[in-house]
Amino acid sequence: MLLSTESVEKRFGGLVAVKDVTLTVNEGEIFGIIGPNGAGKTTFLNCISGYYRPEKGKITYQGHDITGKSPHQLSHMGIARTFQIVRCFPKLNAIDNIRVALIFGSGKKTYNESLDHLTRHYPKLGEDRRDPTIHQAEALLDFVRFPVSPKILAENLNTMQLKRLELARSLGTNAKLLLLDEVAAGLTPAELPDFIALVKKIRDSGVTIICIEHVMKFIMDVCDRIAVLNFGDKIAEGTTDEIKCNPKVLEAYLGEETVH
Ligand SMILES: Nc1ncnc2c1ncn2[C@@H]1O[C@H](COP(=O)(O)OP(=O)(O)OP(=O)(O)O)[C@@H](O)[C@H]1O
Repeated sequence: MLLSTESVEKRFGGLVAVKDVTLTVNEGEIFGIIGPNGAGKTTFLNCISGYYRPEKGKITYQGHDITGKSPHQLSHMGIARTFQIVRCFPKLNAIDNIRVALIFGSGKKTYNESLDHLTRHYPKLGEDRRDPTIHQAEALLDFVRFPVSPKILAENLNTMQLKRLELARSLGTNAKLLLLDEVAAGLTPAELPDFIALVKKIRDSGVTIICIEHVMKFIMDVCDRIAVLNFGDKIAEGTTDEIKCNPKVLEAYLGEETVH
């Protein structure tokens, strides 16, 4: 087991967004979290990644109680999170975006501090090919099969390119557990198979993955196991095949959705 949550609860005023959620994620698996809009998926992911502190419950990662730790503390413990709207430095090129992540991964407190460090202390792309962060960033871009020049500013990338860049950045922080927030959203059906292959390749490289997602083809293709939330409750947990025919899940969520 890599991560477990025990009776995790998160409230917003009177609203209980996540209720008593207990689950375990095993090392090396791709674990999906699905459910209707407002079910509590993002809130739950935010509890795991340190953006929210749960009011109740406990989160354990690699045997350590991580409940209430900050995102940057968790990031240095190997937990990385992507966002549905990709967050990168728009005025930096792809390679420098990854170099910032590499510098952050090597111990800086925040991404902004890492950016400052890159600007002050590291050679610019093209100035000094011996700088190891350039080589590492190039290798990560190769790994995610980044399809355009690494010198393109992030603000000029399309959704699919940005998502690949974000995955490379997450890997640059030396992630052992990657939390993907609707990573397939905005991709065209033609782009999906390659992206699914990439997520599996990341898992095969030794990174455990938790993803929340509405794109059913993605979920059913990549996940080993799935938990289903509904109004903050976990109503089911199981393999993709078990979830596809679980009556509670069909009633609450999958109903009319195409799951094949
Ligand atoms: N910051 C917040 N303040 C108040 N209520 C919130 C906040 N964030 C989420 N909620 C509420 O908590 C509940 C769970 O929301 P959450 O975004 O976690 O659901 P979700 O399953 O991720 O939904 P979606 O699939 O639409 O992204 C919803 O009722 C939502 O309105």
